Amino acid sequence: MGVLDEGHVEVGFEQETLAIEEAVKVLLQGLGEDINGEGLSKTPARVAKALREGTRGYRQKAKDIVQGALFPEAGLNNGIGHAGGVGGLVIVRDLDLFSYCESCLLPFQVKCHVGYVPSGQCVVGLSKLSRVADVFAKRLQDPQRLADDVCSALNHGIKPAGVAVVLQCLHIHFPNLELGFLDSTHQEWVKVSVCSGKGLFENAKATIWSDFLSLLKFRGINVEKTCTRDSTGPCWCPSQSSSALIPCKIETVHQMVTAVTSILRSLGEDPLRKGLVGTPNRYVRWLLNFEKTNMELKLDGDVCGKMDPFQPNCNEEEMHSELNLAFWSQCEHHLLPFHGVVHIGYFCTKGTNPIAKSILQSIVHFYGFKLQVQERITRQVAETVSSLLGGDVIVVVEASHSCMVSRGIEKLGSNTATMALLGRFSTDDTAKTMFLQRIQNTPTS
Ligand SMILES: Nc1nc2c(ncn2[C@@H]2O[C@H](COP(=O)(O)OP(=O)(O)OP(=O)(O)O)[C@@H](O)[C@H]2O)c(=O)[nH]1
Ligand SMILES: [Zn+2]
Repeated sequence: MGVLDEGHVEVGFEQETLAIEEAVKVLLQGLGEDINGEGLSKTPARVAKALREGTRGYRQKAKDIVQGALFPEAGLNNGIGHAGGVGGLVIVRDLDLFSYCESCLLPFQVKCHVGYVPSGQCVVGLSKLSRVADVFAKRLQDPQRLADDVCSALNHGIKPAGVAVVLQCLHIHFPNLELGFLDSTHQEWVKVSVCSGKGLFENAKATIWSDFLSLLKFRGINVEKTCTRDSTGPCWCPSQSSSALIPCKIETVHQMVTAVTSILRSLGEDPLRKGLVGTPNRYVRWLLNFEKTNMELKLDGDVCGKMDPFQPNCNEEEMHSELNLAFWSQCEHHLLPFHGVVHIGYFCTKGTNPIAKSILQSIVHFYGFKLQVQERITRQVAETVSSLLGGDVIVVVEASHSCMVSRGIEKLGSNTATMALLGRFSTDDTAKTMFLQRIQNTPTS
């Protein structure tokens, strides 16, 4: 599908959406979930709606957007460098977009900066630069191809003396599950910057690129000029590097991979195109991290034996805490990740000693890697720690929800905190305040 061969033929929107819902049911069953269960009955419909919204760009045509918004504007004279007509650089910076990674089907964030040099004595409506960028962001994308698509479409639509696009992309970091633990020092995002240029910007060494990058610097945006990524180079998506085997019944995996392939087709994509080969497998591998495991919380070995032997026995007045324990989870409403940190505080009864950090991380890990809601994780972690220590536990969870950032309300930077108070923490404000103060005074990892 070329950029100018824009938009897919809209074939039976409803029937395609229903097909996606059926495929999502197969995925939920593959995870061992009851699709008629309380929190999940509407999930297939929500996920289908979210995917259709997230790939609406296939049903839109960039040229329709630009055509109606080219305004005649005389330049100072016919030389390059005078605003209006044949004139100076116009750039729109810090456009927040969200796209879907074609490699793993997870949403990624985009800071988009678009610039062009008007020609033909006319300028384009500023908002249309963002609208055109959104048409191509709302597809299954790779950063470089997204930059090239937007650049080509604007070049074709506006017929400027030159057009340039710079994208700064952020992809969720994948936990290193192969090592069987969450590195709590993990960095939150995989970052990549790409650019694309046409006309005066075709040559990456053209001085007009320096003008563009200087205007970005005014906003604290520092981008390397030569940031065109070679499509044969390593893929930016972290799912490409995790080769962990999928620990699941092979026929279940096959059914799930087939279901994801049918979702790609229902979205109007070609599962056999280069960027999508392997995507169903990668997406199923990601999903199986959240398989419903009914096993009782398996704490490696006898917890008491794992209490932290290097710490003296507790005295009842001393509060212990483990802060910024990393967690990932998957929202059961949208099958989209939410991730962040868990803070745990507790008093241990006389004669016991504090729990080792690795045990607390295992507890967080166990409840995180499920289809969840944040309030439930918070409660489950608190109840489990309380069962080990006899009662006085406080848990605070802070997380960013992809379903609130990259779709629906699209509130970039929004973050949710939940708190569970057991025993003394639910009656003694001083203890609770002391713990919250400790979090406040501890920099996140
Ligand atoms: N309380 C809670 N809500 C969550 C969590 N994760 C997702 N949600 C919410 O689940 C709700 C699902 O609402 P619905 O109206 O059924 O689905 P929707 O139309 O996709 O909702 P919007 O996100 O508002 O577009 C949304 O309001 C989400 O924000 C969570 O961990 N805790
Ligand atoms: Zn990805």
